Amino acid sequence: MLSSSSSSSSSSELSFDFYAASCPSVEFMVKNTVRAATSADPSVPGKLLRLLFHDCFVEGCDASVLIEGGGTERSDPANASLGAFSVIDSAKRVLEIFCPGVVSCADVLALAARDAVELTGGPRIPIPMGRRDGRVSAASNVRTNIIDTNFSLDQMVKIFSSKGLSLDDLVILSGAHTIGSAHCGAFSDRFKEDSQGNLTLIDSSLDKDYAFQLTKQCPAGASPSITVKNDPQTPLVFDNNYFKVLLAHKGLFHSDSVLVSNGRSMNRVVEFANDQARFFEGWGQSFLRLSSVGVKTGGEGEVRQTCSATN
Ligand code: HEM
Ligand SMILES: [Ca+2]
Ligand SMILES: [Ca+2]
Repeated sequence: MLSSSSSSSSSSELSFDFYAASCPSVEFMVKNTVRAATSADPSVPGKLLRLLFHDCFVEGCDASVLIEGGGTERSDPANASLGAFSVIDSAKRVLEIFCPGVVSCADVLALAARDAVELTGGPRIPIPMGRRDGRVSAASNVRTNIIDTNFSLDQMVKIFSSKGLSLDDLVILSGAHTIGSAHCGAFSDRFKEDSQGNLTLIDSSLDKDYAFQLTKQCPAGASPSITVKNDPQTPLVFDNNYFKVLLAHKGLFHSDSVLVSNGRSMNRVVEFANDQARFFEGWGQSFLRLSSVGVKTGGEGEVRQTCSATN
C-alpha cells in the first residue's frame, strides 16, 4: 500500500479560478458534453462517477485510469467493467479546439463526475481545478488500491484512510451506488440457487426475498453482460434512497451491507436515510476530498493531448 497514491490530498494547490484566463468556458463545455451523452445513454452518469473513484484511488486523481494499452490500469480485470471513456474523450476533443493544450484530462474527469451527479438530481458541487495528468499507469497498482466487494469494514476504512479519507467519507461516497448498475458476478457469491430453484443464502446480511429476485435477474448461465440496478427503486436519480435500501438489507454488494452491520457506520446510514439534505451536504464535502486525492499540481505530470495516451 506504499504507492505514491497513498499520500494524502493536497487540494490546497488546486484553485477555483485556475482556468479563468486560459479557458473560461471549460465547465460549460464539459457539462454540455456530459449532458448530451447522458440523454443518448442514461448509464453514462454512473459510469463517469465510478471512473473518477477508480482514477483517484490509484496514483491519485491524475487520469491514470484513462490510459490505454497493455499493462495499464485500464487493462486490469478489476477495471474491466469501467465505461464512459468516450465521454471524456469527446469533452477533451472539444476543449482541444477552444483551449488547445490547456485543460488536463484529470480535471475533465473530475468535472464530468461532478456534472454526472448534478444531472441526475444530486447537488451541484463547485470544485477547484489544476490537476495535472500522470505519466504512470500500471495494472499492478489496481488491486492493491481498489476495494473488493468482499472486504470487511476495517479493510475498507484502511484503504480510505490511506487516501486521507475517513469512515464518514466511506459511508457518504458509497451513496454513489444510488445510481448505476452492476454485473451479476459482482454479487452472485452472496447466494446460491440449486437446479430446483431453492435458494441458499450465503451472505446472511442480504434480505432473502431480494436475493430471490436477484436470482431471477441473474439466472445461472445468463450472459455475462447482464446488469442489475444498484438502487432498485430510483436507479437514475441521485438521491438518498441508497441508504433506505441499506436499512432494508438490500444493499447489492457485501461492501454495502457491512455499512449496516456495524454500529460505527450505522448512525450515519440512518441519518442520511432520514434526511436527504444532510446526505447532499456531506456528499459535497466528501466529493471534494475524493476529487483531490493525491493530485499532481504545478510542474508535476503533464497536460495530455489525448486522454487515452501520455504525450
Ligand atoms: C467502498 C467500496 C466500493 C466497492 C466495493 C464498490 C464496488 C462496486 C462494484 C462491484 C460495482 C459494479 C461494477 C460492475 O459490475 O459493473 C460498482 C458500481 C458502481 N460504483 Fe462502486 N464500489 C465502492 C465504492 C464506490 C465509490 C466511492 C463510488 C463513487 C464515489 C462508487 C461508484 C459506483 C458507481 C456510480 C457504480 C455504477 C457503475 C455503472 O453504472 O457502470 N463506488 N461499485
Ligand atoms: Ca489515477
Ligand atoms: Ca437512487
